Parts: sequence; C-alpha cells; structure tokens
Amino acid sequence: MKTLVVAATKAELAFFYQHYSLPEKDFVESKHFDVLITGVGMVATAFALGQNLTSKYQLVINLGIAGCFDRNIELGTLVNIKEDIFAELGAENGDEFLSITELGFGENHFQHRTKITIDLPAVRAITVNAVSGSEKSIQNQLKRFNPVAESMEGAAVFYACQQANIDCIQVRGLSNYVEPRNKDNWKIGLAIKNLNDWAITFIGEMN
Ligand SMILES: O=C(O)c1cccc(C(=O)CC[C@H]2O[C@@H](n3cnc4c(=O)[nH]cnc43)[C@H](O)[C@@H]2O)c1
Repeated sequence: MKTLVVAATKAELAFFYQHYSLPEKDFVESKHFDVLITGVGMVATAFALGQNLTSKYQLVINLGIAGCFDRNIELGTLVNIKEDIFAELGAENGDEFLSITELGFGENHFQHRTKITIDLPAVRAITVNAVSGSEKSIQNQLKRFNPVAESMEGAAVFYACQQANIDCIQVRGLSNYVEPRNKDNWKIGLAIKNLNDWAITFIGEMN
C-alpha cells in the first residue's frame, strides 16, 4: 500500500522533488509514495483525484501553502488542517448566506481521516475559489467559520478521500495573512521550505 502526496503546484514541493530526485512531472510514481500535482483550485484538484485516487493508496497527504487569519501566528508556521469547509458553496439570500447543508443539498464540512498523530497545531480551514481580499469578505469568513487558514484545494481533497474511503491528512505552511492583496508581504519561500522539510522527514519516518 502506498501514500499519495498531493499539491496544487510543483513549486510548493520544490525541495521534496529535489530531495527524492523526482522527474519534473505532474504524476510521479516511486516505491513507497506517488506525487500528484493537481493545478490550483478545487475543480482541478477534484478532477485530478478523480482520475488518480485508487484503492492502492492507504494515505493521501495534501501539502501546500495557505493564507492565515490569525495575526498571532507567525508566517512560515506549519499547521495540521483537521477540518476544512467549502466556504462559498451555497446561496446568497440578501445579506444572509445559506450553506449547501442548510439548503438540503449535502455537506460543506469535511475532516481529515487518520490515526497518525501529527505534531503540529491542529486548526480549521476554509477552501475558496477566490482568495479573500476585502475587509468585508474577511470579516464574513471569520464570523461564519472562525477559520485559522484558507486554501483553494483542501476541502476538495478531504471530500475525495471521504468518497474513496481513504485516510488523508493536510499540512499547510502559512505564507501570508488573509488581507487585501499585497504579495510583498507574503513569505512563500519560508512557508515552502518549512513545509518541504516537514514532508521529507514525515515520508522518511513512514518508510
Ligand atoms: O509566487 C510564487 O512564488 C508562488 C510559489 C508557489 C506557490 C504560489 C501560489 O500562489 C500557490 C497558490 C496556492 O496557495 C494557496 N494559498 C496561499 N495563500 C492563500 C490565501 O490567502 N488564500 C487562499 N489560498 C491561498 C492556495 O491553495 C493556492 O493553491 C506562488
């Protein structure tokens, strides 16, 4: 049984590819693990997992950078996403938002599935199509979900793993605070380095 490592972009796994001398492809097979680069966003992620997630995998590890809602957490910090929510899935009703669950069409909350203890802060995240970048939408997300992190793929990975009945974890390096967009403030390099160091150790200890 194998592990599937999933990320949106190859850049987010740059040191991992280097460490294991992996070929620069979007789907890489190796002895103990495979790597799948899905593309950014939940649609690309769901499609790629729909094509590649099979019962030969016993664990999916979703890795990537993420935005952070909590200014008390330093950028570069790694978090273990234990719960992830499709924040935009539902219907607006004037100023009110009705989730897909409230509409009676399904679930918007998904959980990690694992018995492995991960020695990182366990937090709640939301998954969005559009990065939250106005005070209004940031306050709205905080009020509705009180999340610590925001990505564009996490809940889609949890959803696919629930559907396929495969264990999954999600670890994210916090690269930026969720704020009106200013990429000069992002610490992408630091978040990716910390994330890759963690992933290399984690995979090394598993095998
Ligand atoms: O500009 C770069 O050097 C660079 C290198 C690697 C990755 C990126 C990305 O922009 C990756 C997009 C990826 O990041 C997640 N992300 C990061 N911050 C946020 C956020 O504030 N809100 C939502 N998602 C965020 C997201 O999962 C994207 O897939 C750039």
